[in-house]
Amino acid sequence: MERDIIGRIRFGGGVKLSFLDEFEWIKRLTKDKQSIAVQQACGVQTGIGDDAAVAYMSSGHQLVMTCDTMTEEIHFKSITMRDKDIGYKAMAAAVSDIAAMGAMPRYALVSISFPRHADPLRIEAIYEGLYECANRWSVMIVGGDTTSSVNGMTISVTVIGEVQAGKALLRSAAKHGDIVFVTGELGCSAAGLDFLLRQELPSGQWGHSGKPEIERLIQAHGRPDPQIEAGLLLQSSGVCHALNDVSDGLASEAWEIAEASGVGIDLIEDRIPIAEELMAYAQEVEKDPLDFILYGGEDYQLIGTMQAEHAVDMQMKFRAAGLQLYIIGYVNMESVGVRLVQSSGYVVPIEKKGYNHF
Ligand SMILES: Nc1ncnc2c1ncn2[C@@H]1O[C@H](COP(=O)(O)OP(=O)(O)O)[C@@H](O)[C@H]1O
Ligand SMILES: Cc1ncc(C[n+]2csc(CCOP(=O)(O)OP(=O)(O)O)c2C)c(N)n1
Ligand SMILES: [Mg+2]
Ligand SMILES: [Mg+2]
Ligand SMILES: [Mg+2]
Repeated sequence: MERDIIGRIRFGGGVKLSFLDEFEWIKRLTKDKQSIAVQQACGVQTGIGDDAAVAYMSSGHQLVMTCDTMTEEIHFKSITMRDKDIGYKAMAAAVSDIAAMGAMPRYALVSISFPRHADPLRIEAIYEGLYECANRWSVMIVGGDTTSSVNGMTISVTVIGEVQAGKALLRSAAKHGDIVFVTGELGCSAAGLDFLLRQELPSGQWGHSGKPEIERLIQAHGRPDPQIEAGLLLQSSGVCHALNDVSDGLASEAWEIAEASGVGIDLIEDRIPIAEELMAYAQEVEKDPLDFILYGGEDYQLIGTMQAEHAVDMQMKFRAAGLQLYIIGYVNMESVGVRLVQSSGYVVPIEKKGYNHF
């Protein structure tokens, strides 16, 4: 029996509407999306189709494992994200945690739950995005799980990566005298979301601003770039100490490093990069751009610390690789916490807050 994408069964001269079952769904979403030859070249012995996947890891390496979930209404709404971007971002967010360890992502498992009568075109589009991101980084999707839900969609992506044994970059490794860096501009994703949520569009419609600056903010929200190359460069340099990715906002991630490492962190207001489009948008909605940067989240840039004497050399290496590295502060001898050295010269504490689910 062959069904088309919206579950129509063609027979005789007629068409009957019927929904795909669990196994038909798995096949439709994953079959031939990554060829056997490519999977084998990437170390997969047995991928989708058995009780579990079997794959090779490089010798002398450690496993690096993470899992991230995206839930409808919490991480996305039909007015904030296109279906394809939901899949792309679910993979990107999970892969970003591997980048934040200075590791190489290799394999992924994808669990998805959706209502029985969900629009099949939506689910297909989500998978298109998932595979687009996975293929971009040669991550092989080797399994997952598919279930129904009462309402709303949930996508959970587990990523398994590898790093040379003993070389993972931990949150707890910041040292006094280090500088603090970020790998890109922050706050744009939160500003894009802010714009989309203000549109009050009917459900299912997706916001277009017509303005290229706003489109860049929306793009930052829907299509974050996991900083894998930056993470690997930092790891191989041997001079990077702590590393973390920015999912909950700069303040929250800096606090995580400070607490895990038992250090103080000072961020210098004038050194924090602010994208022009963020500055313009913040002005338009009469908000401080720093609020988006510190407390917005979902940037998926990296924040870390490294030995001060190697910072300029690393900046040159980053530039040569087409990447960015902004030095935005330093690790101090004060008590555990995060402070802001304001443009005025005043030093004020930065609250330990950011996106928190509960
Ligand atoms: N339900 C859970 N069971 C076990 N470990 C969890 C659970 N939720 C989160 N963790 C772990 O707690 C830590 C912090 O999670 P989280 O804040 O989500 O990290 P990140 O922001 O990097 O994704 C991670 O090590 C994560 O693997
Ligand atoms: C509709 C909607 N409302 C609010 C947000 C903002 N938001 C949701 S989750 C989140 C933080 C990142 O997600 P999380 O599950 O905490 O990822 P993790 O920290 O585990 O990587 C943010 C900023 C959003 N993306 N979409
Ligand atoms: Mg997480
Ligand atoms: Mg993280
Ligand atoms: Mg979080």
